[in-house]
Amino acid sequence: MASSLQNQGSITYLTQREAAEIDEILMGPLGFSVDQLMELAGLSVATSMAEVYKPSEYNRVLAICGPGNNGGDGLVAARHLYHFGYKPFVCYPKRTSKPLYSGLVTQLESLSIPFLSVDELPVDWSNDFDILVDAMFGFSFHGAPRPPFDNLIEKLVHLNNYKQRQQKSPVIVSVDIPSGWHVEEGDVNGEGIKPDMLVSLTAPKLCAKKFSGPHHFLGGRFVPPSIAEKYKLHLPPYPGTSMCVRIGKPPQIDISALRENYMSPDFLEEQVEADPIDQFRKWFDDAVAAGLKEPNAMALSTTGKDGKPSSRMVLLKSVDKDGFVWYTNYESRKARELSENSHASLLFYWDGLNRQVRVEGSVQKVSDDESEQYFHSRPRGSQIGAIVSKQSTIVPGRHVLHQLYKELEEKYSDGSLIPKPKHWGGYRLQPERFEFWQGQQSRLHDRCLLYLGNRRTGSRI
Ligand SMILES: NC(=O)C1=CN([C@@H]2O[C@H](COP(=O)(O)OP(=O)(O)OC[C@H]3O[C@@H](n4cnc5c(N)ncnc54)[C@H](OP(=O)(O)O)[C@@H]3O)[C@@H](O)[C@H]2O)[C@H](O)CC1
Ligand SMILES: Cc1cc2nc3c(=O)[nH]c(=O)nc-3n(C[C@H](O)[C@H](O)[C@H](O)COP(=O)(O)O)c2cc1C
Ligand SMILES: Cc1ncc(COP(=O)(O)O)c(C=O)c1O
Ligand SMILES: [K+]
Repeated sequence: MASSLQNQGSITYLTQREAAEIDEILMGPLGFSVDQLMELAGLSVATSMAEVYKPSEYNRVLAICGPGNNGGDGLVAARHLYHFGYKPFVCYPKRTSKPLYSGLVTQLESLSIPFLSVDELPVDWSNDFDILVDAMFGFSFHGAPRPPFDNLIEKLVHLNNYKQRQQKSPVIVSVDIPSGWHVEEGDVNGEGIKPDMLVSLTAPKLCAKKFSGPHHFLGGRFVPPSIAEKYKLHLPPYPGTSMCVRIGKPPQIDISALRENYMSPDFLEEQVEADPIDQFRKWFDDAVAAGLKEPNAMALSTTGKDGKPSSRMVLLKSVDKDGFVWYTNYESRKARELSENSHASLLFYWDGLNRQVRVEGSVQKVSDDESEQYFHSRPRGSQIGAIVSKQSTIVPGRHVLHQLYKELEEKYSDGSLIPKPKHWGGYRLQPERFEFWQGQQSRLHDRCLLYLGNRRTGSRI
C-alpha cells in the first residue's frame, strides 16, 4: 500500500531519554512484550523498504544486526523480506542467548537464509548485495563503536564514496538510527553512514533531523494515545492499514524513469472464456477478491458530433448479457455527446493484477423503471446530491450546492420518498468488442481480442 503525503507539517523528535522512557512504559504499565514490539518494528522496516525498493530490482539484502533490540528488528525484517520475495542474508556477529533472539535465528535458519560471519562477507559489497540493512545500533548507542561493528560501519561509510563516483552500489537502509551516529546530535563530524532510507520507529529521534537521504519513513504503529499525549507526539497518520508512513516530501523523481516490469501468470488463449462477458466476470471477481479499491471504476470515453473524444470515470453498476450499466446526469457533457454519437468505450485498469479490459459498443439509456429502482437504492444523501448537482455546469460556489442540499435534507428529513429527478438515470453499453490485457515482462504482454458472439484472435504485442 502507498504511504500518505499528508504529513508535511511539524514532527516531534525524541531525545534518547524519552525514547528509552517510552520503551519502558510500553513494556511496563502498557503490557507489551518486547517480542511484540520487535515484530511490529521489523515488519514496519520491511514494508517501508518494499514501498521504495521493489524485490524485482533490489533483491539481495544483507541485514547487519547488532547485539541489542535494533539487531532484533533487523532479524525480524529479514524474515518478512524473505516472505515479500527478497533474498536476505544475515550478518549477526554478537549473538545473545536470550530465547527471543535464538528463536528469531531459528526461524531464519528454517527459511535457509544464510548467516555470514564477518570473515565470510565479500570484500566488495557492491557486487553481491542490492540493499544493506543497518540494524546495528538503535537509541541505546553510546560512545564510539567497538569491534567488529567499527569496521562494518566503516564499510558502509566507504560505500558513499562509490555513490559519489556514480558507480553501482547497494542502497543503505538504517533502522531507527544510522549506526554510529549520535542519537541526538546525528553525524557529528560528517564522516558517518549516509543512509538512503531511514526507518524511524515509534517516533524519530533527534538525530533524524540531520538525515538528508531521499526516504524517511516512520514505523512502529503501536503507540497508544496516552503516550502520544504525554510526550506531545505530533506524527503523521498511518494511511489505511499500512505499517509505515513516509515522513516529509517524497523525493524528486525522474518521470521518464518510472516504470513497472509486470510479472503475471500467463494468460493463454485456451484459458479464455468463449463468452467475453463470462471472461469479464471472471476477471472482475478476481479484482474483488484481490481487495482492489473500486474495481467497478471505469473510464468512459465519448465523442460528440465534433469528433473530439472526452473521458471520465464512472462506476459500473451492473453487467450481464445485455451490457454494462452506469448512472449519471442526462444533462451532462457525456450525455450530450452520447446523444450525438452513441458509440463509446469503457476502460478498466486493475493495477494490483496488471490487468486492463477495453470494451467498445453502443450506448442507450436504461428504462425509467430501472433508473427509478436504482436511484432509490442509493444512500439518501446521494439521492439529494443528484437533485442538487447540475453536472458539467459552472457553479457560482460550493455554498450554493450546500445551501440547496441543506434545504432538501430538511424537506425530506421525515424519511419520505425523494423523487428521482428527470435529469438522472442510467446508460447501458452493449458491447461489440473486448480486449483483455495481462501485463507481462519486458512489455511482451498478453492481449486477447474478443468480439461478442465469436472469438477472433489472441496475440502478444
Ligand atoms: N519502543 C521502541 O521504540 C522499540 C524499539 N525497538 C528497537 O530497539 C532499539 C533500542 O534497543 P536497545 O536494545 O535498547 O539498544 P540498541 O539496539 O541501540 O543497542 C544496545 C546494544 O548495543 C551495545 N552498544 C551500545 N553502544 C555500543 C558501542 N559504542 N559499541 C558497541 N556496542 C554498543 C550495547 O552494549 P553495552 O554494553 O554498551 O550496553 C547493547 O548490547 C530501538 O532503536 C529500536 O530499533 C524495538 O525493537 C521495538 C520497540
Ligand atoms: C472513481 C470515480 C467514479 C465516478 N463515478 C461516477 C458515476 O458513476 N457517475 C457520474 O455521473 N459521475 C461519476 N464520477 C464523476 C465523473 O468522472 C465526472 O466528473 C462527471 O460525471 C462529469 O462528467 P462530464 O462533464 O464529462 O459529463 C466519478 C468520478 C470518479 C473519479
Ligand atoms: C457524480 C457522481 N454520480 C454518481 C456516482 C455513482 O454513485 P453511486 O455509487 O451512489 O451510484 C458517482 C460516484 O463517484 C459520482 O461521482
Ligand atoms: K541502526
